[in-house]
Amino acid sequence: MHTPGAGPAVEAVGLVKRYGRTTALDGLDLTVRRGTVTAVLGPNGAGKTTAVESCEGYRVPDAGRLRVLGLDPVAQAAALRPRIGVMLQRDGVYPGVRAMEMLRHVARLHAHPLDVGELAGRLGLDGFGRTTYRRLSGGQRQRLALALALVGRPELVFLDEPTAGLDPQARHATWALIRELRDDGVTVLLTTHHMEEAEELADEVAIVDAGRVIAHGGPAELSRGGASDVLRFTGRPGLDLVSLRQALPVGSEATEPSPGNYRITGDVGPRLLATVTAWCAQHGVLADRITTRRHTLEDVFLELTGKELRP
Ligand SMILES: Nc1ncnc2c1ncn2[C@@H]1O[C@H](COP(=O)(O)OP(=O)(O)OP(=O)(O)O)[C@@H](O)[C@H]1O
Repeated sequence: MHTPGAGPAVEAVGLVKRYGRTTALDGLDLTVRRGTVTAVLGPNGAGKTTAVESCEGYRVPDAGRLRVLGLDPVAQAAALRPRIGVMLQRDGVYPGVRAMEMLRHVARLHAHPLDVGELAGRLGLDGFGRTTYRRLSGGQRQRLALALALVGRPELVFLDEPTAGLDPQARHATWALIRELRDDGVTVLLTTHHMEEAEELADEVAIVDAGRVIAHGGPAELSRGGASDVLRFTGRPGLDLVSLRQALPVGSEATEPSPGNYRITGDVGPRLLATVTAWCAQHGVLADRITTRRHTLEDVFLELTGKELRP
């Protein structure tokens, strides 16, 4: 169990990073609380990797203030490196090395590594432990990269798209491992393109677009913001909407977007559904095809960035 230190795990204020005429980070503000899982979501080219690699000390911001576990990731890299785990998208592994050799080697570099055999079992590395890196499949490399990031028992782990390219079984094993890390007091900062991953894992979500954090909060809190949930039903055209609206809870709205199709927005839950069906019963309306749709994190992402997440 890690004892949470003082202050946030990551504190970025007004980070700017330019590559020639491209502004990758444009005043990015991000705070990651210790002992939480924070997911950074954003469309391609939004600046996620640049932000994470700046935290790891691999890129140097042009402006702004950045502290990771209270340290400057570039000026105090020697003190920071042993305390963080890094999973890079592209890997700097010698192609002739065998998977388990690599893992054992990295474990030896740390003072208190995890049990290599157990970690390998958890991530399903056993089946390809003697395979050289160059012969590993994309998903196997991904699992090895995750193991390499975790084996040193870091206080803070950066996971860049940790489940990209993994089959569903490996993805669920990875999620379980990340939850255990968090329960053990480890702070996790991950990037993802998968809304489901953010909703499953994250205590906090930061949506990045064009080099800035444009929304930050718990997944449920973010999903509640913006557009409303929707309840739809069909019935005979021309129902008395004034009367229906009077029956609905405050903050709900009823419309008939096309004849016989009704749309109710608001806090869609059992109470609203009961109100609508009771109103229909009182007015002799046989409501048909009743559907409810909760507003999801994906809707928020789409509204804010104008782009779809990857399925
Ligand atoms: N080394 C570099 N040299 C020049 N431009 C770069 C470099 N690294 C990133 N960029 C540019 O900076 C912007 C942000 O890139 P970054 O890789 O941080 O985005 P990302 O959100 O991680 O994207 P993706 O989801 O595609 O991985 C992009 O426009 C990218 O082309």
